[in-house]
Formats: sequence, structure tokens, C-alpha cells
Amino acid sequence: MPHHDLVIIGSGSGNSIIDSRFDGWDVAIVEHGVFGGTCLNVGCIPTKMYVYASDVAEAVREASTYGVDASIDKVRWTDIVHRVFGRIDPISAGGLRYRDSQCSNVTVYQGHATFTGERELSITPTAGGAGEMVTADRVVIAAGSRPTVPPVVADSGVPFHTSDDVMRLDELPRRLTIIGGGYIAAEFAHVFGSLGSEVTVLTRGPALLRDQDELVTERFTRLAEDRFTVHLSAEPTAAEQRADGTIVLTCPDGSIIESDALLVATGRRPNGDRLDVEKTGLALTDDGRVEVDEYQRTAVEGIWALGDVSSPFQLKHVANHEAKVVQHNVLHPDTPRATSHRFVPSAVFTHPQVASVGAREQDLRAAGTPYVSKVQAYGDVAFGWAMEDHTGFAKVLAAPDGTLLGAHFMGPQASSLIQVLVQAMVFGQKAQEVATAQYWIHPALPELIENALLGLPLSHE
Ligand SMILES: Cc1cc2nc3c(=O)[nH]c(=O)nc-3n(C[C@H](O)[C@H](O)[C@H](O)COP(=O)(O)OP(=O)(O)OC[C@H]3O[C@@H](n4cnc5c(N)ncnc54)[C@H](O)[C@@H]3O)c2cc1C
Ligand SMILES: NC(=O)c1ccc[n+]([C@@H]2O[C@H](COP(=O)([O-])OP(=O)(O)OC[C@H]3O[C@@H](n4cnc5c(N)ncnc54)[C@H](O)[C@@H]3O)[C@@H](O)[C@H]2O)c1
Repeated sequence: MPHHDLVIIGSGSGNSIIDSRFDGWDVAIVEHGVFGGTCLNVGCIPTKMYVYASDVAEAVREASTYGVDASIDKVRWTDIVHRVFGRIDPISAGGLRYRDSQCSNVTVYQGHATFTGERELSITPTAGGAGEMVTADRVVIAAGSRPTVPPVVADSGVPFHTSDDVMRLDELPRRLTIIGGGYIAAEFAHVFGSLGSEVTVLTRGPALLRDQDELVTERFTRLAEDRFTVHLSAEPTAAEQRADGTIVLTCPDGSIIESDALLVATGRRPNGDRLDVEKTGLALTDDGRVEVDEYQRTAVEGIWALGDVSSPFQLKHVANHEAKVVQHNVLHPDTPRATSHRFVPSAVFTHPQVASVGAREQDLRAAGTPYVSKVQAYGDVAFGWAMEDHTGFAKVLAAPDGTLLGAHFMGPQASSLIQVLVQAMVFGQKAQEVATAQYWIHPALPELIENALLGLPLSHE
């Protein structure tokens, strides 16, 4: 039975652990799917390539506002698919080739790993054939998560897509229904809506993007209702397919939604339940994650976990951070580093973009935390005014002494603008200092942040 110094389960963020410091180690990486994981193959990267194409389409549609008459002649969906995956697929294939044939100390197992004992694994080859057992001194579980599909769809037999395959559709659907109201639903509604599909969004909650600050949730939902057909509090009760291929969903009020394609975006479940972790002495948390401490260690000596399989955040920048922590701690177990989940920012690459960091106003209110807030409209700073933006805003929340507590943006470049406040919060800078101790380029969009901070009714003023 092969024995390795280190076995990594999952080639997403787990693959980034192996660098030259492991050259003297016997390392194995087990991957049952496409090499490179979710972000590269079916997540962050391809989605943002589609989002960019959709942003271009929206810019064309909005161009006449600025005196530039333009129209979209045609959307070449198949060319978009080929452009995106023609760039991505070779990166995945190259990554596999590199690990498999150019890293002499690394063994790649293309198969599904399950625990059979403490740091002992069975690997079932993806291509079929006899399984293999391996043991290791150390194991890193970096097995990610997978889309969930509600039984009403899964058991119905209707054809459906998830984010794993919807970007490779043969043609742009005329009518697309999306079940879900979170990140993936918001991003794909923008993608398909901008490229020409009639989009219907169906979510069980009373609003879209419900995890955001309440003002973002409310305003984003209103904008989405102007753009798409949106059914709120509408978990589908039945799904069927007619003989002509039309997919029919029934809403709780009895109304029906007809479409040519169905995308399910109802959340992602950590893959720990498919690893037989109990055989190595581990249990899963109630929400299905492999439990780790601040050093990314599991309860079993020599086993670490990172990323979607264990993290409370299903975000690539968090998985990357945790992978660096695991990398250090595997190499230096006696001087471990801790993960920091303070001030984790996130962005939804929809239209308009949404970005946030820190506390939401509803959290502060519920906790009884004293706070002040300022909502600054894009349209009230020079560049936003030039853009004739009528919907975007930055909301900043701070303690009365100026300590920054949270920031929530909706509008152009929100995902980039928010970084200023992420940095300020991480380094403990107060609102007054950030606003006044530096120049703000005029008339650039970051003046939005300057004005939001200056507008906070702080206690000393
Ligand atoms: C559509 C979409 C868009 C996203 N966009 C963003 C974004 O813009 N920004 C952002 O921060 N995050 C985004 N995310 C989230 C981000 O992709 C994930 O948080 C991140 O990729 C998780 O990395 P990971 O290493 O934990 O898991 P993964 O990258 O999923 O890697 C896990 C790997 O393990 C393999 N595996 C699982 N179980 C086994 C097993 N038993 N044996 C062998 N192999 C196994 C899987 O096949 C997979 O390749 C997006 C996700 C999706 C789905
Ligand atoms: N830009 C980004 O960073 C980005 C982009 C995409 C995905 N992600 C990550 O992937 C994760 C998964 O994304 P997601 O959008 O699938 O999950 P999500 O948790 O963000 O949203 C799930 C949505 O589905 C709804 N829902 C659940 N069950 C339902 C049902 N039976 N019927 C109708 N609606 C139902 C929920 O109310 C919620 O609105 C995200 O939480 C995020 O961490 C990040």
C-alpha cells in the first residue's frame, strides 16, 4: 500500500499548498473531477468572464443616455462559450499535466477518496477499474462543496442545470427560470438577461440577496423586479416537462411558470458527507462542515481541512487564505498560524454590482450596538453624476467614535471600491482619519467613500 508524507484531497485551493518547500516530501493529490477545482472550472473565473460580456451588452443598451446611439446586432452565444472555455480548459489540463509529469515528488490520483481508517484512504478511480488504498502521515481535506437541488426538482425527472453546466449550454435559452435568490441566481440572471434570455427568478425568501445589509436587499430586489420576472416567497411545489420540451414549475399560489431551461441555484453543500470522515474519527458539524480549529486542524492529529468543505465562508479568497494557513501549519506544526475571519469582504458580480464587508445594519440593531450610518448616493459625487447613476449607493456604518463597523455598496465598481474600507477596517483606521488624512483623486469614483465617511454623524462633531 503506497504511503505518502502528505495526501491532499481536492485539487482546487488544496493544489496551491504544494510549493518548493515540499520538494523533499512525498506528496499525493486526489481529484475525482476536473483538475483545478470549482473557482477555475465552474465558479469565479468563468462566471466573471460571462459577466464581463454581459456588462458590455448592458453598456451598449445604456449608451444612448450619453448621446451614443448603439444597438446589439447579435449575441454569439456559442462563440462566448468557446472563448471562455477555450481559455479555461487548457489551464486545467496544463495544471494536471504539470503535477502529474513534471513534479517528481507528487503523485496524482484521479479518483474519489474516502477514509477507511485514521489517515488511511480508499481511492476509486474516476475512469473505473480497481481501487487503491493509500496511507499518509498527514491529510489535508480540501474537498469543496457541490450544488444542492431541492427534491421537488431532483425527484421530478425534469431536465435542469446547475452552475456546473449552465455555462456550457448548446444555445442561449429563450426563456430561463432560475430557482434561488442568492449569489449564483443574481449573477446568472444578469448574464442570461443581458445576453437576451427572458429570465424568471423564483426564490423561497421574501427578497433577493437576503444575506446582504437590509438596504441592499431591498433596493437590489426592486431593481431586479424591474428587469426580470421575480416571484418572491415562491418555493416551487411541482415541476414537470411537457411533450414539446417546455418545463413547467408550479408556484405555491398555483400559478405556473413556463421555460425552456431551468437553473437551480439554491445553495451549496460541503462535500464532507461523501468522505466517510467518521472512519478517521471525525464528525461533521450540523451544517455538514468538517470542523476545524483556528489553525485549520481537525480533531484528528495530522488532518487539516480548508475551504468550502470546512469554512463558514464559501468564498475563494477565504479558501486561499485558509490554504496558506494550512501550508504553514503542515510545514511548521510547532509554530502554527491562525486563520483570520475578521472583515471578510464579498461581492456579487451582478448588475449593479454589490459588495460588502463587516456588520450589517440589522446585525448592529439586533445586538444593541451603538452606531451611526451614512448612505451616500453615487449620483451625488462628481463621477457618479457624470455617469448619471440614479440607483447606486455606499452605506457606511461606524461606532459613534468613528470606528468602522461595516460597509455595503451597490453600484458600478462596487467590488473594487469596497477594498478601501476593507483595508481601513483591517488596519483599525477610524472614519475621520480615512476621510481626511489622504487626498482623494478628483473627480474619481472613490470620492463616494470620502463623502460617505465625511457624512457620518460622529459623536465629536
Ligand atoms: C458559480 C460560482 C461562482 C463563484 N464565484 C465566486 C466569486 O466570484 N468569488 C469568490 O470568492 N467565490 C466564488 N465562488 C465560490 C468559490 O468558487 C469557492 O468558495 C472555492 O472555489 C472553494 O474552493 P475549495 O478549494 O474549497 O473547493 P474546490 O475548488 O471545489 O475544490 C475541491 C475539489 O475537490 C474535489 N473532490 C471533492 N471530493 C473529493 C473526493 N472525495 N475525492 C477526490 N476529489 C474530491 C472536487 O472535485 C474539487 O475539484 C463561486 C462558486 C460558484 C459555484
Ligand atoms: N461572487 C461570489 O463571491 C460568489 C458567486 C457565486 C457563488 N458564490 C458562493 O457560492 C455559494 C452558493 O451560492 P448560491 O447562490 O447557490 O447560494 P446562496 O446561499 O447564496 O443562495 C441560495 C438561495 O436559494 C434560495 N433557496 C433555497 N432553497 C430554495 C428552494 N427550494 N426554492 C426556492 N429558493 C430556494 C435561498 O432562499 C437563497 O436565496 C454562495 O453562498 C457563495 O458563497 C460566491
